[in-house]
Amino acid sequence: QTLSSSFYRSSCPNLTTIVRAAVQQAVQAEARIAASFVRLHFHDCFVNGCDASILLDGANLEQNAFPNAGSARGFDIVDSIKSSVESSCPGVVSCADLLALIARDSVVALNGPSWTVVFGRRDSLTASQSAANANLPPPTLNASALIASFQNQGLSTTDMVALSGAHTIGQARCTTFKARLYGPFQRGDQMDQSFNTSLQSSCPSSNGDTNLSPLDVQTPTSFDNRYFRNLQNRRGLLFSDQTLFSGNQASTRNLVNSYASSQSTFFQDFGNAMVRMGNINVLTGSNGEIRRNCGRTN
Ligand code: HEM
Ligand SMILES: [Ca+2]
Ligand SMILES: [Ca+2]
Repeated sequence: QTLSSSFYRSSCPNLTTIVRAAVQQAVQAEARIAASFVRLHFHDCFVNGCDASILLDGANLEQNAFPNAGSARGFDIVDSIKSSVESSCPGVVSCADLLALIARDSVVALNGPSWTVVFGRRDSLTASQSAANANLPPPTLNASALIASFQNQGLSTTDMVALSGAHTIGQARCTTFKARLYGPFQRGDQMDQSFNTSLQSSCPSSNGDTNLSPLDVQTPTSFDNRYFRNLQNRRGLLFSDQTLFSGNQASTRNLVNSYASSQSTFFQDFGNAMVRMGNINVLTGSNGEIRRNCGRTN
């Protein structure tokens, strides 16, 4: 069964209006929440498909997997958007579909591209911490390892580089890039010296592991192509960002250059890649369930 943009047209005609307004309100209160929402959809889809597994509360589940613990955020607001949707159309809209729609509206709210979201995903009955640890790519991967990680999910190199452009918004903790600042490794010609110096002051060597830095040093609350221009200037924050330009793959470097010179190409490819990511291993038909509360199974 395939997903469809008209899936809720008669069963929940107000869905898109409710969600758009709620996302706009949340982003107005805190621009970063848009980034956090986009990342939730990614971290859902890469772990046993887009089935809202990341939303299930529980100490040993995905929320506490290494890449999510102390990092993934926005759960309370997703729950509250879900409850608004439930009051309008009870028992109809899945949490997995909601995440896909919230992600799109988040990008739009920070002036990024729009795309058509397709619906019909259903929600999982389980969540797997070990699968999250195994499948979510760490920021230490080089370009060829990133290509392999996305290929495992059926996504191309183009999808991978375009989707990495989500790092045009949002923040990262010191702990995710500190090794690049002080170690003899991964430094040298892969990081601009003045960028390195300024990161050392916000991310000291002996403390501050939870201090935040913008993933896009230029425009962290605007969804644009500045992220790719930063990479050309050796101002990528994570090793996994900078390796797309400076690493061992000409294919990723060529894509970075193309997106750096054309925001419209980036926007087009990003939207297409988000749709493909949103199709990973979806549950449809009578598989899974429509959760009433995104934090627990029915
Ligand atoms: C290519 C492999 C990727 C790696 C290695 C990676 C890694 C990371 C890391 C380490 C952080 C910082 C987390 C923290 O310190 O709390 C982060 C943040 C973020 N990631 Fe990625 N990421 C990747 C791909 C993606 C993709 C595909 C998307 C979405 C399409 C995405 C969206 C985001 C966003 C928006 C943030 C900021 C979240 C916030 O401010 O709350 N990332 N990523
Ligand atoms: Ca999932
Ligand atoms: Ca930006």
